[in-house]
Amino acid sequence: MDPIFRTEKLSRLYQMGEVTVPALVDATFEINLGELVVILGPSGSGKSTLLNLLGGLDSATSGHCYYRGQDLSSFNEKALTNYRRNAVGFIFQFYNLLPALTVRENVEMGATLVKTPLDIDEVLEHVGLAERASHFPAQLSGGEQQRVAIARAAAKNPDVLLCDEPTGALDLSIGRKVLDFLQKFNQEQGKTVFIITHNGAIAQMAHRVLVMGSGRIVENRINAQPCAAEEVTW
Ligand SMILES: Nc1ncnc2c1ncn2[C@@H]1O[C@H](COP(=O)(O)OP(=O)(O)OP(=O)(O)O)[C@@H](O)[C@H]1O
Repeated sequence: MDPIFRTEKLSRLYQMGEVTVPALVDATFEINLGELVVILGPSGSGKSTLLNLLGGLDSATSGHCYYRGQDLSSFNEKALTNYRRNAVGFIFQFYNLLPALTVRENVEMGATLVKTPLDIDEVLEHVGLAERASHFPAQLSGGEQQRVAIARAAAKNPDVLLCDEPTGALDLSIGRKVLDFLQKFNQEQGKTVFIITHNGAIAQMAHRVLVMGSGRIVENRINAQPCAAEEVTW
């Protein structure tokens, strides 16, 4: 299988006055097309920094990140905007929904940016929000808002979905529904999905698990038999 991402000593240092914070140090790995990757690690270990670099939201201070063989650090602003718009979808910890737009309009926001979006009604159906399409974010629970954010990212039909703590605030049953949607998006549409989590149990459903510690990848393991999202327990 071809790697969709290949990194070489990818590093991101933050200069805070006199102090240098090594948020990501020498990360070297390959991710194959269609993998579901879970990124584990304690708070401050560099997980979001890595996701932001993969998504072209931030740039490395040294090293390389190749997407389908192209070095993201060689992209100009226009190419990066194009990459962020078409190739990747983000799901952030805080849902970033627009409060004045309905559920449907929030999801449409993602889809209107691209040439080959998924059908909005089908996506809303998939995340169990078809009945709530005309409601506003403030009328929804945290879990429902999270599913709107997921629908918005998925509706763009990106090759890569980058999810930062998608189940963080959710209870087991809603969390599993979210994971099930992400697993289906991965398996049925062949998309590459990254999930950052503090919850080690979620690693059971991954093809690959990256474990981070102090800005480094301390473990990169393949899971021979990923389980179904509905079997994940916490
Ligand atoms: N913009 C920034 N300026 C300075 N330091 C930063 C910045 N962003 C992140 N860091 C630092 O880089 C390190 C890694 O942060 P990062 O957010 O990637 O960790 P994380 O593993 O995602 O943490 P969490 O699980 O708490 O979200 C931390 O020490 C953090 O304080």
